[in-house]
Amino acid sequence: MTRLNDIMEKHARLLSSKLFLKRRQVEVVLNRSVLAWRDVEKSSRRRSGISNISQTAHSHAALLCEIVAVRKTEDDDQEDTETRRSQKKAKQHSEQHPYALTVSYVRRTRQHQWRCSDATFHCASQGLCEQWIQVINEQLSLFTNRPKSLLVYINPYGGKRQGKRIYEQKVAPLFRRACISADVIVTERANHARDHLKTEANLDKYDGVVCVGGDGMFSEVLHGLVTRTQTDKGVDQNQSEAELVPCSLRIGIIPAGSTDCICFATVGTNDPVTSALHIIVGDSQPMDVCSVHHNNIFLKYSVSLLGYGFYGDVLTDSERKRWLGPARYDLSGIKTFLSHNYYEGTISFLPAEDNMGNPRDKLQCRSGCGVCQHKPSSKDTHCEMSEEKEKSDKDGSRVWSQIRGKFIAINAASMSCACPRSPKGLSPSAHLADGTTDLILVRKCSRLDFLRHLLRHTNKEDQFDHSFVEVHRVQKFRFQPRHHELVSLEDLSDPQKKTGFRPICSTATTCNYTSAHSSWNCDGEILSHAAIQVSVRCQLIRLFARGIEEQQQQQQHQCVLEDLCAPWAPEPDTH
Ligand SMILES: Nc1ncnc2c1ncn2[C@@H]1O[C@H](COP(=O)(O)OP(=O)(O)OP(=O)(O)O)[C@@H](O)[C@H]1O
Repeated sequence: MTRLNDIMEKHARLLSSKLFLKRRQVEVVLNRSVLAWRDVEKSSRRRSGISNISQTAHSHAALLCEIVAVRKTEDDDQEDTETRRSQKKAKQHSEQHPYALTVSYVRRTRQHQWRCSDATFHCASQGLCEQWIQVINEQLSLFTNRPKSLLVYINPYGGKRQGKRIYEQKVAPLFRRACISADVIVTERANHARDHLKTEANLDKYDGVVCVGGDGMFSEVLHGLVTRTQTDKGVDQNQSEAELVPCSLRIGIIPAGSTDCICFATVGTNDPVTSALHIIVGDSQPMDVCSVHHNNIFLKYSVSLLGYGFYGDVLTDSERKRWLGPARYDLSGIKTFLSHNYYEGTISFLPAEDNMGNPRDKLQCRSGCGVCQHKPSSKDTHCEMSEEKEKSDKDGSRVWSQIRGKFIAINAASMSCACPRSPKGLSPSAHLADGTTDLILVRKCSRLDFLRHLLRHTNKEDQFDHSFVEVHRVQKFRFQPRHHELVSLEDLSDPQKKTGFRPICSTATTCNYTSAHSSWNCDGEILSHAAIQVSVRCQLIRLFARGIEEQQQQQQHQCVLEDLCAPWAPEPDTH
């Protein structure tokens, strides 16, 4: 009964009028979930039934939650693309229907991209026009998840140095249209945004923080915001077992870097307009964050990839070639592959609960993901429970496992790490917000085998289906390199200063000189220690995103269709 009431309530017409759109008369209907309009002429011919398509040439619908704004249309706002003859007609028409309102709404285009479309409705009565604007605005004001005030950091040097232009030309006009106020800070140095967030920013003023840049810029905002939240709540980040407090502000990413993986993984495309629209409609995507410690020293947070061995070496080498631009990653990748180094060490991990799926179950994390929505039980959420307790836990799935060996790569993927180059990513079934990370161990193998493994990231074959690869879904892990660490980060980056460790190579003749240690690549930054402890902090942050929409057209059409049926249906009999 309640559900029926809910449906009736949702579908009850709030307003319905005959208005004009591009000089054609349209019937416009608003209910609590959809604004729909269709040509009066065509619809009267097919009164017998509803077309089974949500957006035919003559009927359109916009979900209310995806309406960006509604405004009174000013004269100079009106489209002026017509010929002289039709301009004359248009003039006559606008004299008869001088009042107009413009509704801006989200329209889906290809490949998860969103655009902002306008529909301008004309009418003869000022009162009617104002009534439409008022009622739509009243409905929009019910969406309390929409941000009103944002703090924006722009990295002017990220990617192709287009951050400022992208923000000013593509994003700011949309924010203005949606009446979002934004305080903009163009960063003057690396870590400017992080430091400002940590100490200075008056966060009470804002509903969210936006970064315009690449993954490095996102990492700055992540560190600034998480650290600030812990400081405000008196949590010591150095305590690896401390329970971290989730951040209340959401983070928006306007992609403007050379690597925008976090944006791609959470929105499905790297497009500034799409990201701006996700911010405007107030989307919310929870996200896990891994905290990385060396003993009881906090090192970094990671949301995407922690990679030791291959990916650590690629990053270390590419940092020396920054002058090459994005091409450095390819060059360093080839060089590291040819070096074919491997590293010895011990990895210990605490497996995830059985009900958290597994990295090879082919379940992909998509918008509204069931695995991530599964509210972790108290057992799951206590990612911070003491080590002793975990060890003594009788439940088999909660016992720490240990693997000692020689590894070409040790990767922890907290998300699929899909990007345009590797559409399925390092771990295609990793989830954004399930409180786990996928630990991928690539043991010493031949160069050819490793190449076969790497190539599988770009095709449909299972990259885990090799005897030398194993993958575990874990809540925590630790890594201890075989030799004690004797070198600092500075030493590692300077080959002259390297310690007397001999390289460990499969074939001594083809190995480059290397230390017994690799470095950890932590979301694109090098960590200063090889021995680390990692804990996944379930849903510590939220982004202005909704995850990748699956078969987006279908999903949206289905959704719109359900609601479309209601506006055109006759008003329910009140008796
Ligand atoms: N004003 C600035 N001057 C110099 N560096 C900055 C500035 N603002 C931010 N940074 C730093 O620039 C680095 C790279 O930025 P970002 O991620 O936006 O671009 P990117 O081109 O994707 O990066 P990368 O070069 O790592 O691929 C970040 O680590 C950030 O700390």
